[in-house]
Amino acid sequence: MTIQWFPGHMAKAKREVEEKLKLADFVMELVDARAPLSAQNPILQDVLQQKPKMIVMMKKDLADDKISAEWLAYFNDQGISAMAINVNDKADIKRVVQKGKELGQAKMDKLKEKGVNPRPVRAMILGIPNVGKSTLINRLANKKIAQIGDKPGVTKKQQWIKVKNDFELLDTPGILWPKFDDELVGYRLAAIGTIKDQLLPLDDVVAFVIRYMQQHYPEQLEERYGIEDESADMWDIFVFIGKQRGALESGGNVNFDKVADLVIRDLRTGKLGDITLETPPDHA
Ligand SMILES: Nc1nc2c(ncn2[C@@H]2O[C@H](COP(=O)(O)OP(=O)(O)OP(=O)(O)O)[C@@H](O)[C@H]2O)c(=O)[nH]1
Repeated sequence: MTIQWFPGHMAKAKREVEEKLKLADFVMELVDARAPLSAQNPILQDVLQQKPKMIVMMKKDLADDKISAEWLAYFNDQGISAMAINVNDKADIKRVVQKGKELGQAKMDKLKEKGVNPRPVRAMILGIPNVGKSTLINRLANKKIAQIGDKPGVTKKQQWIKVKNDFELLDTPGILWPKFDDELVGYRLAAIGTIKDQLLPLDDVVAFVIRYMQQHYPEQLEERYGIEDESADMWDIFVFIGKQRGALESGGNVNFDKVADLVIRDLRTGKLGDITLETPPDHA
């Protein structure tokens, strides 16, 4: 099965990103720490190369610390500055500000050489749906930024949000539509809640998660659901979880949809433990 994304959406997103990018000195590309590579959009990477970039791996509190460290090394090895953050941790927000200022400094030095008066460094936040763009903007601005709805026919003036005296952010983040020809990428993005639940059958997504956990996180599968047999059949696992958690139909049969719902909720709220669904290509 090949999952096609909507080319119209992607072309529009690309144009918007290209336009906004002209205004910024550097880009903060947000990815989800639980699937960092799947959360990048390959068609936009060439556009992004025009500016200095930092990768911010969001939701590190839900991801596997050991694998997050491997991902950071993977990006750093390619000369890309990267950090993993929990948006609710103030120290992490400080690190983002610090790194942003460092990245913008080169640009400021150049302006200074040309005799231009220094101005704040300007950054643009980019990322796939639900990755945490608005939340990070609000944390960086240290206040709730009002959402200004787009009105057709009214040209919206770009607003800059002050982060610190010498650092500003574009108020509207760029949305990167993920692209996935690879069905595994689709399953990962569906599992972490990036793409709409209607797009892929939820029981298939959950089967993917359980299979991945059987291989990488068998202890957590046992701890949450009491599944001890690492090679148990998927059907049996659904039935086992359904009976154990009371996900039943009126006749007493297991309701597979309910099982899928509860497993996905457990994953997204961290009840299955800290889980990363993708390892770097050079992972041992
Ligand atoms: N646990 C955890 N949750 C986070 C983190 N960052 C963001 N979230 C949550 O992720 C969800 C989505 O965050 P948003 O800021 O709305 O994401 P967005 O990228 O602006 O989403 P779109 O508007 O759909 O593009 C919210 O429930 C946030 O609370 C994080 O570091 N850790």
